[in-house]
Amino acid sequence: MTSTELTTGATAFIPGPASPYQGDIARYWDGEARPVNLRLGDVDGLYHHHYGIGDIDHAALGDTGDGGYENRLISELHRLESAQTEVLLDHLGPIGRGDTLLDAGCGRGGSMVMAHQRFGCDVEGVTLSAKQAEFANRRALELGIDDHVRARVCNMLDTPLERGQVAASWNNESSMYVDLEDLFAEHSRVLTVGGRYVTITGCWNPRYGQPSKWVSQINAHFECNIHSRREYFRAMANNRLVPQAVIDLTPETLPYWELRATSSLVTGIETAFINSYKDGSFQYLLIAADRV
Ligand SMILES: C[S@@+](CC[C@H](N)C(=O)[O-])C[C@H]1O[C@@H](n2cnc3c(N)ncnc32)[C@H](O)[C@@H]1O
Ligand SMILES: CC(C)=CCC/C(C)=C/COP(=O)(O)OP(=O)(O)O
Ligand SMILES: [Mg+2]
Repeated sequence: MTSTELTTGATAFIPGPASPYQGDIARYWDGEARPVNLRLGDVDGLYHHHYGIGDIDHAALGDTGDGGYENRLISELHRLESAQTEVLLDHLGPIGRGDTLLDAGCGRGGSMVMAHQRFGCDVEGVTLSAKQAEFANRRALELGIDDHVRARVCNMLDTPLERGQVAASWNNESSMYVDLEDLFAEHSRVLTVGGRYVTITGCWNPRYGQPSKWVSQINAHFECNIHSRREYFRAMANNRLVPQAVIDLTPETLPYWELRATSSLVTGIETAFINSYKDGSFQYLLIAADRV
């Protein structure tokens, strides 16, 4: 535990990171302000830290030659990122207005807002980054949904949620920062029996053999630890999570990356994603599992 002196003079105890690694990740996301994320979020106020899926709308994109092309390209990338969230939400099962959902590793909260807008339910998000939680809570306040959508700074492996409290939970590109046995034990604890867990993730392909140089490059770029596809199913099986749907989204995410590689907002990691998806060493996967 670390203590923080509040401006009121009261001393509040807030949990510190559970490990030095988590401290690194908190700092990473506190300092993140890449235009590829902020400019896309500015399109409609939904801020994502995940990638896109679906076909490019070439009619909407129009000609490269005219002055508005770059803005249309940004809108198109953003549309594909929001389409990714819609597919994740499609797999949560029937959710009522009275239900609570957990977004584990919620980032700036784009998926939480979309979940509330679709289901009318409460959404609890956790992130290691105080800056991200503040950002997500400010957006919820601006949208007038702060009584339903809340982000907290906490470790997704040890949340303050009660056993069986949530109808559904997810990791949207956030499971590569944690041990999967520990992660699924916590989801299994907070999910109601019969509830649904969904992840969209990048994983290395056991058929390739070991993580390729591209996968290693992605790990180094984001300070994360991409797991193998095999590890997901093993850890789920060990934690009462039974896969109900497995979708290989790799072919659907490639157009996003190929379009992004042509944009002025490139970050340098595009080649690693494109090459690893193409050589089969890396896969973009959705897994939906029942908590039994
Ligand atoms: C790539 S971002 C994804 C954000 C969000 N899911 C989205 O789709 O926009 C990864 C997120 O995982 C969070 N994260 C990583 N390790 C975590 C942990 N142990 N506990 C809580 N959040 C964690 C980071 O703080 C960050 O918000
Ligand atoms: C699929 C894998 C392996 C994802 C790793 C986690 C990650 C960093 C996701 C995107 O975040 P971002 O939106 O902040 O990244 P970028 O700045 O590249 O858009
Ligand atoms: Mg991004």
